[in-house]
Amino acid sequence: MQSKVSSPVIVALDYDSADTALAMADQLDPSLCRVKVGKELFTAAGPDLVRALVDRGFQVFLDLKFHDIPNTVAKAVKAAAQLGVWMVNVHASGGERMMTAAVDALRDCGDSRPLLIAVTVLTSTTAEELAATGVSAPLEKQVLQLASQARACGLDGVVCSAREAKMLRSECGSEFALVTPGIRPAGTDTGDQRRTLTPSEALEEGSSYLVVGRPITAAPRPLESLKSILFEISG
Ligand SMILES: O=C(O)c1cc(=O)[nH]c(=O)n1[C@@H]1O[C@H](COP(=O)(O)O)[C@@H](O)[C@H]1O
Repeated sequence: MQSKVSSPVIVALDYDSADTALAMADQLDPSLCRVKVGKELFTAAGPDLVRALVDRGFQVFLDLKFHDIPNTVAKAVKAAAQLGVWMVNVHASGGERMMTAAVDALRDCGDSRPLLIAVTVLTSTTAEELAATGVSAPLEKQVLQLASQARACGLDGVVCSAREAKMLRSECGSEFALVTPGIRPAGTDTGDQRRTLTPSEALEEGSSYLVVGRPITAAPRPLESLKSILFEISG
């Protein structure tokens, strides 16, 4: 039975084995956060680990950022839905046909349909790095363009930086989910992230969900770090 979760925090379980991921999950509380399984953990531990987290009562965001031809992505999101995950994502840069195929693939899932969201521009990317890939639009415009396409295709929301949340909230409406990684409580290391905000700033800007990895998982007492983030945002 999955817990009811009012917390906006999604803890990124970026680990290289089921044992380490489950050891961290067992220190957390499914009524205080959701969890995210990304490429490293899924590649190492596979669908059984996702099922184990679901069985522990966690709502799971399966973050595999699918980006492929429409037929392949449609089948991949359908397979994700069959794992019982709460949320799954694709890359918006895969284009409209790919995103529409993903939406269509989930139509017959009924109540077990996961939320489907699209990654816009990764939070580790700077404006200069984006330009170097050949994208001529300014970074914010590119995020807005990709988010607008995702919304038009019927997706439930996007992954973006909290720095773009205010713009997207006003352009895409109150129901559109804005999932924001690159969250860094004041005084914590930014690491490879580039477009960051603190948890309370992110919510003030309009984020729906905060993806937090290392500030919780690398902390000496992860549950205390999670609680201190929840305390910060409740104030
Ligand atoms: O889709 C994601 O979750 C994601 C998108 C993005 O633009 N930036 C980003 O950091 N992420 C993920 O969010 C998590 C952030 O982890 P920390 O930087 O440790 O808080 C990682 O698991 C990333 O894979």
